[in-house]
Amino acid sequence: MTGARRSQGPLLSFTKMHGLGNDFMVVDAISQPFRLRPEMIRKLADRHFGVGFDQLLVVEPPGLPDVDFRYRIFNADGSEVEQCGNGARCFARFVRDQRLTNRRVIRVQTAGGVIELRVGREGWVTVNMGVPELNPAAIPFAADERQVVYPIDVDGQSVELSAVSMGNPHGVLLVDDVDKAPVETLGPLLERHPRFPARANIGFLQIIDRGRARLRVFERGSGETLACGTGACAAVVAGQLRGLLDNQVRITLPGGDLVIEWQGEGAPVMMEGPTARVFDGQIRLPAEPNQRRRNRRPSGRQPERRSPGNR
Ligand SMILES: N[C@H](CCC[C@H](N)C(=O)O)C(=O)O
Repeated sequence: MTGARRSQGPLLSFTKMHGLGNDFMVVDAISQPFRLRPEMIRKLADRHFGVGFDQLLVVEPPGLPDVDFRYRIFNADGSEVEQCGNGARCFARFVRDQRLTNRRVIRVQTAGGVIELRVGREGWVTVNMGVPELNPAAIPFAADERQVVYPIDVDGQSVELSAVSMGNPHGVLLVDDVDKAPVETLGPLLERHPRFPARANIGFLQIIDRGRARLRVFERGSGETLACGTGACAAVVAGQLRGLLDNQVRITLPGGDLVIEWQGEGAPVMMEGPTARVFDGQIRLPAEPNQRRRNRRPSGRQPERRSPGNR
């Protein structure tokens, strides 16, 4: 490995992006396959010692017919997750900017299912986020039967929340004022509540009128973020099921606005919002243990580099 100390791994190129301040490290693993373990993802996510991000987004070749890419999502804590709404928009912009596709309608395979992205003007992207899942067992959320609102005991009190999956699990609580919502206290307690066996993203929803709402989200695996796309979708579903919101809603998050549309049960949730590229960068990964051994050999074969998926 020319130029690198023997104990060092490959240089990894990435692009830093965000959707309303929900920020991402986006990596093309098609042209640079690599392997990342959870502890390395956590180091890269660190805002002082690493790149710093809410989620790592990995672009891989499609694993299914009739889709254009596979898109993998890792939270800052290294956990792999099923879906990321803001990330999906940034993904669509990235693959076009990198000339990995020239399509404006892109079908993408995620761990939570196949989604369709439509690239508009000035970096705006519309995403068909799929049909929300409301059956508790599939969310997953522990409950005897499906309800619009579930009482749940947390921190010595009983609160009412809705449970929705957008491919990833969400709990949604109504609050009078998001600025005074107990995000720091109830967010982490509900994220890890035993009734959410896969943990959950927790949304605090303030209804303004039938077409507008404010939302803060304590995200599973990343803490409170400036915006959460799947959280905005889950909040509109919860608000409609409670009879408080119309089909099209402007959701205002700390990082900005998303437009969410849902025509009701059985229909997909549509999300529209902006994307932004911040900078391109490179970071040198530490050598894999077995790579260190190969590096020590005078004429070692270049180590095989594979994306995180090929564990
Ligand atoms: N923290 C989420 C993944 C990222 C979702 C969020 N960034 C979005 O825009 O949907 C989870 O563990 O399910």
